[in-house]
Amino acid sequence: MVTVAYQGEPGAYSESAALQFFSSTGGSGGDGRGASVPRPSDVPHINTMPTPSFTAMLAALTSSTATHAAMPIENSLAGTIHPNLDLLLANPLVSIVGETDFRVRHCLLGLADAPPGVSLKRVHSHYMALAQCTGYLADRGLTQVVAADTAGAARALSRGKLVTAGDRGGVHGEDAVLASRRAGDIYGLAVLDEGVEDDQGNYTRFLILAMKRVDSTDSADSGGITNVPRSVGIDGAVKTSVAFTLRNVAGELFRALSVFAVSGADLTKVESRHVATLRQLSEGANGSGAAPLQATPRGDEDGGKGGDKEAATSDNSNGIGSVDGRDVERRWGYIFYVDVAHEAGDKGLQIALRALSNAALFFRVLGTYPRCGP
Ligand SMILES: O=C(O)C(=O)Cc1ccccc1
Repeated sequence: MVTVAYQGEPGAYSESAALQFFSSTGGSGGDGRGASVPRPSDVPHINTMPTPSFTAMLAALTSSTATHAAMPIENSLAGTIHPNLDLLLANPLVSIVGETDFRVRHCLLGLADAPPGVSLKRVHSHYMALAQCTGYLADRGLTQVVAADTAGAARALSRGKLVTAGDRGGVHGEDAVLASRRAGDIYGLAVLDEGVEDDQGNYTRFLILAMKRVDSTDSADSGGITNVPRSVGIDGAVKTSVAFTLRNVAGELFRALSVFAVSGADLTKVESRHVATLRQLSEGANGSGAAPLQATPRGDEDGGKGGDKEAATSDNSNGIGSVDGRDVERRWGYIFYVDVAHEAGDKGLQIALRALSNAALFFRVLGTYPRCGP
């Protein structure tokens, strides 16, 4: 039995994405394009577990309360969700085991018993949903109100618990939410409009996460560099995600990326991320309780050939935890995230990753997993 934790309430897009991934259409890495959104009853072997935050979601995973987690990582309109990249890095025992592209189709949901004559004033939702419908809302003069998640906003509206609604001082019927049709069904709301996103190619890419297996011995797709989970049964089209930091010397990024060019790898995503944020995470400064930024323990799983590589602490110019007097460099240090599409077992890529891990100050394979789409 699989238990998938997600951020939000029942009916959230993250829950739908988890169901899509583990249903027969999406679980094998299909992109779910055009497929109808499965309901929990369509996927009886899956338990979905709502959690109030991404930190709580990862805690469910690391405490083994959940076997998997579904985490949005980027949206075709709004771009990368950087804090979720940070969380991934701050949890070194968590690995990416899958991905799914989820077509996000927003409904404008309102109270079924809204009195006639009361016109809509405010629309509540997750900030990403609001961002994806900005034009629609602006055209109608509707005020945006940010909520923790789409389904939570739908539930709150249905119970008269929205901050500006019902018994909280607003006029009954002035508030609506952006959420899925499924959330509308669950919370008994009326679908006032459907497909209200500004771009009809609105996809969110979700990562499916699991704990690394302690007995991992086979890092075939990453060249034995780190203890990525044994890629049981994965073959064909896969993706490998890595994170690394480099010395701050001329040409270093060019040289780092050139290993992929030489191996003919197809980079599907390259992100740089400010390191200070990671340092905050590593120090627990955000109160998230996230683990410090550290390498996965180097076991014998890779035969002593590599392992995650911790950033140096006192003599590097990159920045994670560097010494006093190097503050400027430290402030502007960056971590790079790269996704590579390749065939499972690609020897050229293994060589490339090994070269990169040797050059990098910090290097971690975040996972090798069946790829969604071409
Ligand atoms: O709030 C939700 O339902 C989520 O799962 C987050 C989200 C919001 C908008 C688009 C994709 C994911």
